Amino acid sequence: MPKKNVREAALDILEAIEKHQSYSNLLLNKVIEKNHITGPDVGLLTELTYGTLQRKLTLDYYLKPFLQKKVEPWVLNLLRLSLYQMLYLDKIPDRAILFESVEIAKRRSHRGVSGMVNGVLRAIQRKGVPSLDKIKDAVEKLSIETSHPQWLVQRWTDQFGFEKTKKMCETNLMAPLQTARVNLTRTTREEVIKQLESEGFLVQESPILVEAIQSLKGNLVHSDCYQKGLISIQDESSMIVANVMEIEPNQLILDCCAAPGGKTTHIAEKLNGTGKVIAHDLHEHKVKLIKENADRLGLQNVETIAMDSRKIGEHYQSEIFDRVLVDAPCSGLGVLRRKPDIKYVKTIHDIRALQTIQHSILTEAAQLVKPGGILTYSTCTVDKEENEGTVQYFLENFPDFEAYSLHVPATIQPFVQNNCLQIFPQDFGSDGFFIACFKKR
Ligand SMILES: C[S@@+](CC[C@H](N)C(=O)[O-])C[C@H]1O[C@@H](n2cnc3c(N)ncnc32)[C@H](O)[C@@H]1O
Repeated sequence: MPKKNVREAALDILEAIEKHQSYSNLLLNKVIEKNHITGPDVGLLTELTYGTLQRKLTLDYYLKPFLQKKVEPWVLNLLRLSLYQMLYLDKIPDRAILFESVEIAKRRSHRGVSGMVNGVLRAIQRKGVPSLDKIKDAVEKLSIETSHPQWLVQRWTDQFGFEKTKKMCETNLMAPLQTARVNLTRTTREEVIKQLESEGFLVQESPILVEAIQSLKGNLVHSDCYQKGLISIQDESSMIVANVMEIEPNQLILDCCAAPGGKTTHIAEKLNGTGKVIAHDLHEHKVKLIKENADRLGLQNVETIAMDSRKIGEHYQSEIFDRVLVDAPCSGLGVLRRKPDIKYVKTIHDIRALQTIQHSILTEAAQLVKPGGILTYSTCTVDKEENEGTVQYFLENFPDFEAYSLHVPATIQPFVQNNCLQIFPQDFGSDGFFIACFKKR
């Protein structure tokens, strides 16, 4: 296979995402490897793919008046990709964008298509894109402006109010900072920062958590510190989970939905070589990732088992775990900056189906918690039904549990309400996330 240039590779990824072949983050890594894309081109490919995907609905609104008839999906993606560069990237001159786009169209099809691509882009250059001010309905306008489906903007507006929704939608368009967790069983944060800086990375302490660092320059996966197991790539919101579980030495802990092991390994680090964390996930290939991460970090107190946690009660004696974590499968609406494709595919039906799974896993997990033990429920979504709704279901159906106060760092405390922590992406720049704890009486 000949190597593809960055724009053509971006087009391939956009097409594959539309055909639901895989998630954007996984596809991007595959294409980078397959086409041996390196250096600044990795950044450009990421920007083109994520940018075009993030702004899809806005770009379609802008393109609509210039398209006389329906075009093939790859042509539409090529036009979106070109328009994204024209509108949002100021370093690439329009003539270069037009030339490249027409060349791609020629390589992929006949003259008619390349002529049409050329014509549409030149017409946009001449006339400019249509104004969004024509849209009078505030929810519809926000939907187009920030490229979130209207049903979702309406749902968030009903649940959290328009202003919060607007901030969330706007934040979702910004690239997130990469953050990492320091493996405190092996080093200190100061030491890791020194080492990373000597490797040429630019990093700083997280203002939220003592074990977290933020990368301002460079992908930390490529650092020696990562290879040596001194850090794990993890979002700061996700790191709050192990912090609220009140982990103490020698505890036996169950992680019901654990792959790829971000929280399992954090829990194991907090156990500091004592006790044990047993990590479950559905399939063998996912469970393998947990093991690989634990091995890289040098953690011996992790056991992994592939199993459906909706049947986990059959596998253990009741009431044997000090702590149980259900980091549930969810709609993922808190991580749209990292996985923009989610916003176009998730539906209200998915939310309902996920809620049923969340209830089933919690029901099984509840039996396994020791009296006095803590059950933690978390999701990376922003949705009241999946979050507070599931908490309410649990408390109503399991009277042997009570809501348990979350002990979080002072900076996060103002975001705890009714013993639940809902973080919005705009709060700290970290992922949208939800956490609640229940204590068995
Ligand atoms: C939010 S992710 C977990 C992330 C993980 N806790 C971490 O911090 O790296 C949810 C996980 O639940 C798993 N899952 C979905 N349904 C499940 C089930 N019925 N039993 C066990 N795991 C399940 C998915 O495979 C997915 O890996």
